Amino acid sequence: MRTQEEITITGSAEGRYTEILTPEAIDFVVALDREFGARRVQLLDRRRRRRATRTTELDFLPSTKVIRDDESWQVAPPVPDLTDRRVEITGPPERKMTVNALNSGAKVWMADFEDATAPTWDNIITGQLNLKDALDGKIDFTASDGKEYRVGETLPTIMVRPRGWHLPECHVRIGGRAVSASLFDFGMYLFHCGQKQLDRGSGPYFYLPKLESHLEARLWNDVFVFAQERLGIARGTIRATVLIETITAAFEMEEILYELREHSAGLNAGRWDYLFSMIKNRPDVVLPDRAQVTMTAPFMRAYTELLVRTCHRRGAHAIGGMAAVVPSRDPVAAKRALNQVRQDKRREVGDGFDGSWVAHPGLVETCKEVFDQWLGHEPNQIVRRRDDVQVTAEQLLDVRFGSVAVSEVALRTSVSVALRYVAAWLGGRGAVALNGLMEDAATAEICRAQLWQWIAQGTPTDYGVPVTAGLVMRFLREELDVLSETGALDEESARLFGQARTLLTVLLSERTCPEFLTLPAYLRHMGGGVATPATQPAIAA
Ligand SMILES: CC(=O)SCCNC(=O)CCNC(=O)[C@H](O)C(C)(C)COP(=O)(O)OP(=O)(O)OC[C@H]1O[C@@H](n2cnc3c(N)ncnc32)[C@H](O)[C@@H]1OP(=O)(O)O
Ligand SMILES: O=CC(=O)O
Ligand SMILES: [Mg+2]
Repeated sequence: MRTQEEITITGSAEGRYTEILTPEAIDFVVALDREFGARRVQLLDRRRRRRATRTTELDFLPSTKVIRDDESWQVAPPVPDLTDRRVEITGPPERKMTVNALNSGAKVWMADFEDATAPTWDNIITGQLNLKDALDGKIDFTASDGKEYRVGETLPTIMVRPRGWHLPECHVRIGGRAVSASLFDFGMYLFHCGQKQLDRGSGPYFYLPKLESHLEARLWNDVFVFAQERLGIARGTIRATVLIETITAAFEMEEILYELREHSAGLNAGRWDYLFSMIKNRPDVVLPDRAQVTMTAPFMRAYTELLVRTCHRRGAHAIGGMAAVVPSRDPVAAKRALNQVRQDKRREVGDGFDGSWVAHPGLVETCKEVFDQWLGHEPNQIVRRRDDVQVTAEQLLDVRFGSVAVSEVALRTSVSVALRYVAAWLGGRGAVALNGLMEDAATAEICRAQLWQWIAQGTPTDYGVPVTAGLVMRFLREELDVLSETGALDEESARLFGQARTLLTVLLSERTCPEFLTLPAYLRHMGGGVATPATQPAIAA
């Protein structure tokens, strides 16, 4: 028998926050966590056990062959406002960006509590408030510089990306144990906005990040069934697109669609986390710096081709990934960025993708043009089966790049991006533009995982010496010195950069590549000072 555990909210619950943190909404999140928290913990344990097996031995699962071989099943037909998804804009649900995303001309806006959001309590709760305000028609505002933000007539369909299964939300506790951040973000949005979305002829739609297996998709499906029943929403109303952004999930795309088939809205190629997953799970190989590992690398092509083939075979959308350049104010650099995005989107639409992502309103038109040219008046190209594509386990895993030597520029860039991004994240910004590129949790994870890998392997530099922890720490110190000496850091940023450096130093010194930087960073700096491992038993007896 379960004892009545105390529910505590350790974050601010005042002012407008009370509109989100209502007793009913909290009850709903708590009910979700009580029902599914233990399974989440078991699946996180399973991830760790699986990581101990050599990635090179990964293969398509024998136990689910029957699902892959069965030609007869399809996912639910797309709902009307998720039929044409040729351009989707992503970004954190910060107030100004919410208005700008809603006015961007994209077909879909993915409001992101994940890679693009630093999960401070304020960001999470104001994000929920902004979504609610947007649906209530109350999001308009005037900025402190007098600029007015007003939402136009035609709005994109809204999808929400909750945080991944690995993260806790430490500000809401059941008997002292933090609830799952995924269930918190999902539950709060569904509770406050699900019916509002239905009333405007849309629905509660989600993006699901960082899944590592079809069992995690099954957990989400069970969460959807439970949540719909509890809120009196018809089964199958919720729709969700799963990001394929881990190497293990790439082997289970069919199974993931199958598990979610009554709620599925296809798959997305989460290319940046996918690359990160490859680096951290392949200590046996060394990749060159991320600028050289493009989408045309054979293993990246194998994964995206398989994703399109799998989706179209099952009647589902295949959505492309993020070209991480952001438009510059310098016209030459801006043109170069647009050309790069155009080229990337052309490859995707040619391969069969039904739509793609952009990170900035200035890129919507370019992506739209490319898809318009190809799709014309068709809303998508799901009918285009890619039976010509045959991808083997060896192709998915073949990350060999020949002999790799890292340049000093590449090393210093990785150090600089990792340091600056982590400092921004600790300061509450989950996405920033650095050197003309969009940097978020996924792209920054690549930098720090590559640094770890180069150190672990003693990878040669192109000037003769191997990469060592000492060399990377020196570059970290020098980067920080340049920032301090040029007066770029005020007292607060000096503090954040100091914390970022400490965190990176710890992560880069681990014997095995740490799973995520966001988890220890959150537990140390954002979780209200109480470390709650994600593995803590979910249900107190
Ligand atoms: C790997 C992945 O997971 S990708 C998906 C997750 N990542 C993201 O979603 C990143 C989204 N993008 C961003 O956050 C931003 O574009 C950044 C941080 C990279 C750059 O933002 P800025 O430095 O503000 O860019 P810039 O100054 O060019 O912005 C111009 C205007 O566009 C707005 N804008 C920029 N990006 C976005 C966006 N994604 N959504 C809405 N508005 C945006 C800015 O708010 C700004 O508005 P204003 O003119 O009213 O002040
Ligand atoms: O979430 C998207 C990615 O590329 O990572
Ligand atoms: Mg990602």
